[in-house]
Amino acid sequence: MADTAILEVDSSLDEARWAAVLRRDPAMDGRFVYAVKTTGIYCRPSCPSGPAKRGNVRFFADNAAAEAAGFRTCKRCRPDAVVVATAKDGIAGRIAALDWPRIDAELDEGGIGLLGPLLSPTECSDLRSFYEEDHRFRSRVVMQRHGFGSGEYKYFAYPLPDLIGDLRAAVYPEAARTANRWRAMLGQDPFFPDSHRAYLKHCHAAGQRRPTPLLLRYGPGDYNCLHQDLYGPEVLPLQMVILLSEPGPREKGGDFTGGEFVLTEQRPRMQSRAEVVPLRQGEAAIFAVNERPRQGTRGAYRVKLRHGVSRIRSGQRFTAGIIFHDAQ
Ligand SMILES: O=C(O)CCC(=O)C(=O)O
Ligand SMILES: [Fe+2]
Repeated sequence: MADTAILEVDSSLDEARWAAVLRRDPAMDGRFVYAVKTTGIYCRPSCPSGPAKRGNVRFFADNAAAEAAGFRTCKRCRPDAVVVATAKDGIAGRIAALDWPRIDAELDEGGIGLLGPLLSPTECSDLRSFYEEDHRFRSRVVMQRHGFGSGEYKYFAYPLPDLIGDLRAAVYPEAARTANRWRAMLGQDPFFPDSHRAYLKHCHAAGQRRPTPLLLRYGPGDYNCLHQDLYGPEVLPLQMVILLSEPGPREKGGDFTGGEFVLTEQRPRMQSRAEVVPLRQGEAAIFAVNERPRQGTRGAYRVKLRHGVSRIRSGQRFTAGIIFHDAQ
C-alpha cells in the first residue's frame, strides 16, 4: 500500500516537471533539472533547446544528483550557473556565500578575483534588455568618437535598477575591506567606510554625484581599449564586471566569439604583463581600477593596472560594469 502511494506521488511530480519543461518555465529553474539519456546532458527547466522525447528524459532534484548519474551540464542553459543565482537569500545572500578569503588571495596575487556564477541566465537577459530602455540611463557613449575603442555603453541613471543597486551595495563592503587592506600594505590609514551609503555621501560632498554603473554592448569588430575607470580624484580602487552573454560559437549555444576581458599590470621599470580572464555568462570578477600594492622583498610597491576587451569576432557581447565611486 505504502509503496503504491509513493509511486503515485513520484509520477505526478514527474508529470508536473515534464509540463514545466514543455513550458520552458524559468520559475522552475533551480527546483529540479532534467537529463536526456541519448545526449548525456542535463538542463534546467527553461532550457531553450528543442524538446527531447519524454521517454528519454529523467528528472533529478539537483545538479549533484544528475552528475552522480553521469550526466554533464548543458552549455546552452548552464544549470550549474543557476545554483547560486536562485539562492533564496537574494543578492546579499549570494555575495555573503562567496569564498572571500580565496578572492582576496587572487586579488593580492594578480589584481583580479573571480566571483564565479552570480546571475541566472534570466537575470542576464533582463539586464541585456534594459539596454534599449533609454529612461534607465543618464548618458550614452559611442566609443569610436572618443578613441576609447569600438562599441558603445550607457551609464545608468539614479535610481539604479534593483539588481544593479543591490550588487553595488552588497559587494562594496568587501571591496572597501580590500581597499583598506591595500592602504595598510602601503603604510596608509584606513579610509573607506563600511557602508556604501556612507562612501557615496563622501563622493557627493567631493562633487562626484553622477552614477557610474554601466551596460556595455559590443558587436562584431568592436573592442574596448585598455583603460582605467577614474571619474575624479575620489577612487575606490576595485570594481566589478559581470558578463551578460555566453561566450562560444552560435552552433554550440554561445552568443559571441572573441571579446575576451583582458587585464594588464605594469610594475615599475618593467614591461606590462597581460592576463585574459575566463568568464561565462552570469559570472563576475572584481579587479583593481588603477593601481594596487604588490608585496616585494623590501616592502610593498605600487603596480599600475588597465583593463579592456579584445576584438569581438562574431555575435553580440553585453557586460555590466559596477564602479563604486560616483563621477564628477
Ligand atoms: O566589457 C567588459 O568586459 C569590460 C567593461 C569595462 O570596461 C568595465 O566594466 O569597466
Ligand atoms: Fe572599464
